[in-house]
Amino acid sequence: MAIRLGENQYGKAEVRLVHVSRDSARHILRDLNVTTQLRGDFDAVHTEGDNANCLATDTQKNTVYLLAREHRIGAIEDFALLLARHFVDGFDYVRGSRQEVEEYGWSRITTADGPHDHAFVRDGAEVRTTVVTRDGDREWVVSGVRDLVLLKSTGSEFRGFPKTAYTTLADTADRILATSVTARWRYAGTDADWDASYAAIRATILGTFATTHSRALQQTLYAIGRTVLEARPEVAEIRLSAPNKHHFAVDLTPFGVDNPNEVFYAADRPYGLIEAAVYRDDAPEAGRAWESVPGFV
Ligand SMILES: O=c1[nH]c(=O)c2[nH]c(=O)[nH]c2[nH]1
Repeated sequence: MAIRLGENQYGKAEVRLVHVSRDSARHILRDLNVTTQLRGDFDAVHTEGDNANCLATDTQKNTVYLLAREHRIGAIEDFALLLARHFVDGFDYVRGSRQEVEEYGWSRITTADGPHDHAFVRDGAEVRTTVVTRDGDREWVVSGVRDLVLLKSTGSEFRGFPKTAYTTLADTADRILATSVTARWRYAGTDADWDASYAAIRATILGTFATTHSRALQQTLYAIGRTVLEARPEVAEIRLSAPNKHHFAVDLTPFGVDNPNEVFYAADRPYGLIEAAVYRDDAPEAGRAWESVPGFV
């Protein structure tokens, strides 16, 4: 019987890093959560307990803080690429690397005197994400957003679906559409203007959600994917996952009161879960870009 070690990777998960740029009195804050992973010549660590090539996860954690100190932290994509290149180019037993970075947004507090230099308020629940994968000389960048909570109070219907023996849901021509978008998009290259691209894609997601008259969340999701690909040539493909956060109009007729779509019960569970990938025909192949990126079709 032959038993062998399969795919493996290791690193430090969720290194919390807050960086304050103090180049002027107007501080710039970046709040990150970094997960480093190394792939390479690590068989002996697993099979023999030989740690000669085992770059300690503690060292990887320190690397995150030292590269943050030595280099200006710009876009999370640049920081993830910096980390991947540091590990793969710096140690011959490291052949590949996966760097995942999440960014929590902070906005300057505005006082009566205007935007404050060094006081901030956390943005909404949404989190900006990136996963940089390096394999030998090849690199891929998959960025995204998660927990982007959206709601429209009209402009959404759901009707014409099969009415089976088990169907109770009625057709509706006017409902609340609410979701929490998680999107990941793969860039065609590794040198986009990351911050500008993120801002534009986020704005496109919001704009398309708002202006698409929705006949189903599936239709809205595809419209979001299509408009992002149409507007952003640097994006090769986008994958979307969106819970349908149901809002049910409360039946007030037992009280002799009507409810013209004003009073809703916001259900927690269960929720519909709608997922779709949207591709560009001429996109470069995905390679290992989506490896270890869970939760999508
Ligand atoms: O937008 C929707 N898509 C569905 O597939 C679905 N199914 C359901 O019960 N409600 C909805 N809404």
